[in-house]
Amino acid sequence: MTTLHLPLPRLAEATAPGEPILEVENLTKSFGGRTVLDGVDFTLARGSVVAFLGANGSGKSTTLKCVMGLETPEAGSIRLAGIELSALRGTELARARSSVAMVFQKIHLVPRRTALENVCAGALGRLGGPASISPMFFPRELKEEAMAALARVGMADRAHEKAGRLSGGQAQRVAVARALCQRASVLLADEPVSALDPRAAEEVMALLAELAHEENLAVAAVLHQPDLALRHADTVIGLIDGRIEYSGHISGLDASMQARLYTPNRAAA
Ligand SMILES: Nc1ncnc2c1ncn2[C@@H]1O[C@H](COP(=O)(O)OP(=O)(O)OP(=O)(O)O)[C@@H](O)[C@H]1O
Repeated sequence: MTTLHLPLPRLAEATAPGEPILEVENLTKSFGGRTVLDGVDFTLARGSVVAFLGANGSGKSTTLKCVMGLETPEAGSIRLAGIELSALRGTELARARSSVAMVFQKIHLVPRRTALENVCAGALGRLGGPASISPMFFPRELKEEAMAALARVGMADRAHEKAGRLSGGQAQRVAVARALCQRASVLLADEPVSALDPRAAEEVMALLAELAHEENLAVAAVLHQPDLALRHADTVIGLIDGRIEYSGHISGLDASMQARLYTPNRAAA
């Protein structure tokens, strides 16, 4: 019998919507001497969806990777709930980062594990002991929380299906449920719908927006389709060559802004 105690399932913390949770200032990154992020500033607020748009290579993924610690910026500040991440080390940093979840275009589920087991894995960062070794030892409370998360994304009826047998759209929903089971406050989605057909893409984006608004998550999604951003995002950050060209309400993403963001040879334009 496990002695692990999990709090009651709770998909959102009692924080006011609109409150900034992630504040990024002057993010600067280069690869091989070439600057790919040049002083990027933005804020993510709970209860809203920010779409990151821009042409290939404009720096969208690198921005999210810097926030996740998958890339190290040369300069800049990343504050999560007011805490500067670069000042943290070891378990403190891991704990802070555990409130940020990421979903990717290539959905990282373990195909031979069930949807439920994959969702439970979202909690591994806070579980110790046998549960971190095998799903056999997942505590009952965790499975209940994972089932609640699967129900939240409309996948409860597929809980015991092997992840490898799910469609792309279903698998992405399970990945989102795993982020909920992680109890993340911030969800960074790097091209979450690029591998999905138009209907599944629409559904997954609608789900992300619903979770942002109803569960008080801060969602940032890198998208290649301005239309999806217009339908599901509250604000947009448009990047050109590693600099922010536009940051503001989604209504600013008009035809001329879209043309600017996607114009080839922008430096010459
Ligand atoms: N690990 C790396 N090593 C070298 N260059 C990199 C690396 N990662 C990204 N880059 C370069 O940094 C720039 C920004 O890349 P990034 O992937 O952030 O752009 P993006 O806007 O997400 O592009 P896409 O829409 O094509 O995914 C590109 O020129 C890319 O080639």
